[in-house]
Formats: sequence, structure tokens, C-alpha cells
Amino acid sequence: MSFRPPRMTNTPTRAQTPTRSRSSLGSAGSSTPVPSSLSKTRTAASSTVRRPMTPRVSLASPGSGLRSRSSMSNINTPIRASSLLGSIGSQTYQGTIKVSVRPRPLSETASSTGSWNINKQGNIIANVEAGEFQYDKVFLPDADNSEIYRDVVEPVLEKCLQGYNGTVFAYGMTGSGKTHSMQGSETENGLIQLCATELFRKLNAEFNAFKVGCSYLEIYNEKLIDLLNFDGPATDDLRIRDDPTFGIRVVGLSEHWVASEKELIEVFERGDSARKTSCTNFNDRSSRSHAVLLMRVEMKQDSSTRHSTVCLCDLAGSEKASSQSERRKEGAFINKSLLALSTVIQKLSQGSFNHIPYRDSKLTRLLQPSLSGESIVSILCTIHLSSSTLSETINTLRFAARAKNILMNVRRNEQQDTDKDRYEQLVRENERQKQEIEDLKREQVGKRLWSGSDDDSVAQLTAENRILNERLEHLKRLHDTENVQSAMECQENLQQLLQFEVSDPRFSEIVASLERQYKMQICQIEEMKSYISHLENQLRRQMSVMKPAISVAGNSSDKDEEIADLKRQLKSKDSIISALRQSTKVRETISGSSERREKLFLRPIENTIAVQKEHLKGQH
Ligand SMILES: Nc1ncnc2c1ncn2[C@@H]1O[C@H](COP(=O)(O)OP(=O)(O)OP(=O)(O)O)[C@@H](O)[C@H]1O
Repeated sequence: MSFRPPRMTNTPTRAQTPTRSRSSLGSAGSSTPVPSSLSKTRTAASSTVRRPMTPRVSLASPGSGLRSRSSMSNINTPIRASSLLGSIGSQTYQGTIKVSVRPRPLSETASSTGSWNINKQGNIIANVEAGEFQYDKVFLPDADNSEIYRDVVEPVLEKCLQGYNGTVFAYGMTGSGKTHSMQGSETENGLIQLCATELFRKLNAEFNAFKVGCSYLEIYNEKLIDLLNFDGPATDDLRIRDDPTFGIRVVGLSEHWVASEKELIEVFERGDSARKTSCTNFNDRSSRSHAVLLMRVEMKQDSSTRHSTVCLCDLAGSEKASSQSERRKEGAFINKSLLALSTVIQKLSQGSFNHIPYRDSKLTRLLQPSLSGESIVSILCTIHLSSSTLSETINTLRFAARAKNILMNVRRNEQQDTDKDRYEQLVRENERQKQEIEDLKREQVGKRLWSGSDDDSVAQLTAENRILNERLEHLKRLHDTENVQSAMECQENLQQLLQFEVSDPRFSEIVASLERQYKMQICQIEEMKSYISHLENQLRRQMSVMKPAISVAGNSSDKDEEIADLKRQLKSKDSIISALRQSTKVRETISGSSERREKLFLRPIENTIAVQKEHLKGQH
């Protein structure tokens, strides 16, 4: 599935309006200390605040959808549709990344709040040691998910319904409340559920027709795993590819069409049950992976079609080294990818003209379209207020401050539905799907080269099987001919034998020829036996390797029949040999009366002839 919907040729419809109006920044003197009671009542502020640590920058990278802000005279710039960058039309949304901070309530075991203060307007958080940080919104610790939703997600969802892509991600140290915010708890819905409800309510109310496709994946130990791949073969590391239309694509990522909020949540919860979690020092059920839920929405209204992708990410939390080796390994991957994200955010916030290292981690690569200006972005940073986590909290706040500096310049995906447009859209979709099929095929071939896929070994085994069948056929025919020939020769010899006296030298010659035939038959039989056991072994091996679904049953039963047939023929040869064996005894009993000769020699010969006749009758 593609990470972002196709860009459309836009026809201006109407000017964009600001997402939210915002109150002006309050004075530092009116901040709310966060007391141990964490009450919502705002009291007089604590005084000592240093200036924000937000870097001041003045650069804009031309051509990029993302820019750093050229002026920080008011760092509280709201997400808005302004003509800040002048040259861009009304179909382009401009503003900064929206950054909100959510402190979690103090746990019973936490020592103290570490004297954090939140101002009355709810946009500055300050600490004596760390200074003052200003964001779009700083919630109080007792804010519930509905309040967070209204500020963090709803404005983004509104824009998504207008045809812009939107990304919301929760960032913060382990146990600070990211998953609690995104997924809620037993007593309250999370942002994902609230977003799903609102999405379907609005789609039903405002559009003639719509489609919602849902994908859910996690990045665990730098591997991309499809969490909704319920039936297909497990793929433990999906590939990310560049895509000229969609920015990037996750090759082979499954997408489920959902018709209602209920269906969406069911699919999500089913996928989420597979997400990796474990117990850490700060969280009994810590997410060990970054999880990304993608909702691809197509909306039709009158003669226009809009596309957007709503992307909700619950990132894994940064943490100090764990004592358990498995946790340590996971932690190293998590910290590495969060560092990569932090570096990318820092470079973007500085308006760097240099290379942005999106490829340093799967997380930044996956978020590349969002971070590089293809999506409206809202970040929820969750923090602990306890004094024991001060340094981690400051790190999170610095990350948030840097993110706040990044300007967005996002295109709208709306298209007037003329036949030509529809045709072009279908062609593009067709091209995309062809490309995806090609990628998957190449990937299959690659895998075969390295490891030999099931299909490959099946093809190989089928070929071997065919060769074995042909050999068996050939041997059978050879054997039949030889069998008939030798039986005939044998019979002739035996008949001739009857015509000569034992003392006649020709008698000895015939017996010698019978002996040679006997030895030859023994050799042939030994060869056949060993070849048959070789074939049996090969068949057994093939049967154990081949999948049950593959219809070798027909082939193997054919082979079984052939082997049984060969065994039958061997048996008949055995009887010939036993007859021949008796004939050799004749030499030892050359002397004796005609009665004895008849008893010892002629009767067995007659028996042999009778057996041969039976055998030949059977063959015809
Ligand atoms: N705002 C909150 N109100 C009530 N409980 C909360 C809040 N935030 C977090 N918690 C509780 O704290 C615990 C840890 O929260 P959560 O799992 O959301 O942290 P996290 O940031 O996702 O951690 P990790 O990165 O380890 O997954 C949970 O039991 C959660 O219910």
C-alpha cells in the first residue's frame, strides 16, 4: 500500500480557513505551577523562567514542502492557511507543525513533580532547572483523551476531509502515556477510536460516497511488520520503496477496506494484539515497537474526488539501558530510531539545505513523506513530571521545541472528476499496481536466489519427478522386452535340452548357456532391486519435502503402482531363476536312470515351462 495518496491536479475551490483561532501568549508571570495535587485550578505562577531553548533560525529550503520558520518573533504560530510563503495557491496548506505537550499524572510511586509550572493559557511549561518551553498547547495532567483529541487530532482530521494528508504522532519516554493517549484505557477511548468515530460520522454526513482502507504496521528491531496480514504468509520485514507518485511505498503491506468505525476498530484491535510489548522499569506493558495506523480515505462529493491519508503513530518510548539482554537490544533499536527522528527534525528545523538523513532508520524513512511536507503534522509529546525523570523530560521538550520550528507546505489532493481525469487516475493506479507486482516478483526471485523458495523447490521436484517417471517407463519397457526375450530363449533352450542325451556335448552347451542366462538374470535382478530402492528413497524424500497441497498424490500413486509392477516382475524372474537353478543341478546329476532323470530334470523343466507359459499369458 502506498503511504500517501496520489497528488492530483488541483482546481482551486475556496480559500483555506485557519484550523483554529488561538489565544495570544500569556505572560510568563501567569503560569500554573503543577502541584502535587495536580489540580486544574490555575494559581499564580512561579517566577523564575529562563527564555525558551527553542533555536532561532532563519532559513527556508526552496523546493521542499517543509521549511524552518524565518522569524521567531512569535513562536506560537498556529497551524493556519496563510499566504506566508506567498507564491503558493489556495490549494496548498501552510503552517507550522503543531506541537502539544501532555504531562501524565504522577504515579503513586513517583517522588515529586520536580517543580514544573504550566501557564494559564496552557502553552508554556517551565522548570527552574530547564527553563521555559512554549508550544501550541500544554495540557494539564488531568486532561482526558477527549480534550487531547479536540486539540491534537480534530484539526488534522478536518484538513484530511478537505483532501490533505495528516499525521499525528505520540512521542515521549517510556511510560509517559503515549499508548494511553492513542488507544485509551478501559474507561476512556483513545485518539484512534475518537478519530475513527469522527471520521465515519463526517464521511456519512458530508460525502456522497467514500472508501476507507486501513493498514497497520509496526517497526520492531528495525523490521517492518504488517500487523493486518491475518491470512497471508508472514513477512517479517517489508521493504520501503521510493515512489514517484506516493513518495514512498511499503511493498506488500495489506490494506483492509472498512465500512464503519466499528469495522475499523475491530481490524485495528485484531492487528494490535500482535504488537510487541513487554515489561520495563517504567511500564508493565511497554510498547517495544513503533506502531503506525494508516487510514486511506477517498471521498466523492458532486463532481470532485478527494484523497487523503490519515496516519496515527504510537512511537516506542526512549529509555535507559535495561538489565535484560532482550530488552537492551530492543531499547538500542528504539533509541537509535528516535535519535534518527530527532536528527531529521533538528535538520528540518534549521532549514538545512544539506542532506536530510531520512534513510538512517525505518521510522524516519516511513515518516519521510509526512516530514518532508506531504502531510499536515501534529505531534503529541508525553512527559513525566517526576524529578527522577527530569533529564528525559527535558530531552522530550527540546525535541518538541525543535519540531515546533518546522514549517509545512502541504498540497491538497482534490480532483474534478472529468472522464479524462478518471481515465488518468485509473491509468496511474494501474501503473502503480503493475509496479508493485513487478517489485514483488523481483523480491520473490531474489529470495529464490538466496534461499530457494517453496515454488522453486516444487518446480525442481516436479521436474525430478518427471525424469524419474520417464526412467521408470523406460526401464519397465526394457525390462518387459528382456523378460520376454529371456523367457523365450529359456524356453527354446529347455526344449532343445529335451532332445539331447545327457552325454551329448550339446546338452552341456545348452546347460552352460542356461547357466549364463541365470547369472545374467541374477545380476539384472540385483541392479533392479537397488534401483527400485533408490527410486523408493527418492520418492520418500520428495513426499516429505513437497507441500501436502501439491498434487503429487497422482504421481506418487503412479509410481507406487510401477514399483509394485516391477516387484511382480521380479517375482516372476525369481521363479525363472529357481527353475534355472534346478537346471544347473542337472549337471551334477547327469548320470542315473531315465526315471531318475525324468524325476530330477525333466519334471522341473516342465514345471518351468508351465510357469513361463503362465507368465507370458499374464503379460499378454
Ligand atoms: N494521562 C494518563 N492518565 C492516566 N493514566 C495514564 C496516563 N498516561 C499514562 N497512564 C498510565 O501509565 C501507564 C503507562 O502508560 P503508557 O503505556 O501509555 O505509556 P507509553 O508512553 O506508551 O510507554 P511505552 O513507551 O513504554 O509503551 C499505563 O498504565 C497508563 O494507563
